[in-house]
Amino acid sequence: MDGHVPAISLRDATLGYGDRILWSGLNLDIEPGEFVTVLGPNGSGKTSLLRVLLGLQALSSGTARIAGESPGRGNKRIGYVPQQRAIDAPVRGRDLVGLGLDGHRWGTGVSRIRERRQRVDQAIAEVGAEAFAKAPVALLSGGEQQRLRVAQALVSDPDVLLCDEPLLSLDLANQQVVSSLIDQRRRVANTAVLFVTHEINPVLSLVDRVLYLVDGRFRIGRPDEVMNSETLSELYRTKIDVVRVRGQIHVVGAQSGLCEDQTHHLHEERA
Ligand SMILES: Nc1ncnc2c1ncn2[C@@H]1O[C@H](COP(=O)(O)OP(=O)(O)OP(=O)(O)O)[C@@H](O)[C@H]1O
Repeated sequence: MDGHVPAISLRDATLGYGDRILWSGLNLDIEPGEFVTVLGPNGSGKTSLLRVLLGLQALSSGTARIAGESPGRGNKRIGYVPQQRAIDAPVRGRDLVGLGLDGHRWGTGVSRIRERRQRVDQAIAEVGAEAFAKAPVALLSGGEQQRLRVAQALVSDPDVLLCDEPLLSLDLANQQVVSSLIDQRRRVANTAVLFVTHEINPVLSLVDRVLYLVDGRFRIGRPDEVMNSETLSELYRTKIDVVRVRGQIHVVGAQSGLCEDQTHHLHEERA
C-alpha cells in the first residue's frame, strides 16, 4: 500500500441504531504499521466500529475507508481476529486457517491448490502452530485455538488486522503469545492493527494510540494522553483516578461498566 494512504480512515463518522447514537463526528486516520486499541465500557460501540470496517454495518453518516477501499465483505487485505471462544466444529486446525482464503477467488487448478497449501503452511509456521495444526480444533486449548485464528487472519497477507478482544479468557502466558504474534506481524509487514480490548495492560507496551469510547464521547491519543485521570473523568463525567503501578495502568473509581481491570473493584471494597 502507498505509505501516504492511511490503512483506515474515518471522516465525520457517525453510527447509531434507531434513535440511539453510539458515536458521532469520529475522525481517525490509522497509518500502516500503527497499533491502535479501542477501549470503552460495555455497549460503547467498539465491536460496532469493527463491523463498520468489515462492511457488515453501514455508517449512519460520514465515510470510512479501509485498505484503500470502502468497507465491503471479502476484502482479502483485511484480516480479522475474533473473540476467543470455544470451537466445536469438526475441523482440523489447518482447515480453519484455510478458511481465511475463502471468498478470495481461489481457483481449483493444481498450481492454485499448491499455492493455497503453501500459504496455509506459512501462516501456521508464522504463529508456531505446526505441532497441532493437524489435530481437530475442538481438542485444542483456548490459546492454541487463538493462535490458529491469528493464522487464519494472516493467511491472506492483509494490510490491516482487525482484532475483537482476541485475548479474552486467555491466561497471561497465552495473552503474551497472541499479542506478540500480532505485534510481530505489524513490525515485519507494516500491517496496521485496530485492537478492541477491555484491558490495555497486556498490550500497553505495543500500543501507539488509544481510541476511548464512552457513551457517545471519545478521545484519541497516545496512551499517556488518554489514560489519565483528567481525560477519563471528562469522558465518564465522574471522578476517575488513573494510577500507574509497576508500569501498569489501573483505573480507580469508575462505574462497574468500565471494567478496565479488577483493581478498581478492590479499591472500592477497601474504601
Ligand atoms: N444491529 C444492531 N441493532 C441495534 N442495536 C445494536 C445492534 N448491534 C449492536 N447494537 C447495540 O449497540 C450497542 C453497542 O454494541 P457493541 O457490541 O458495538 O458494543 P461494545 O462496545 O463492543 O460492547 P462490549 O464491550 O459489551 O462487547 C449495544 O448496546 C448493542 O446492544
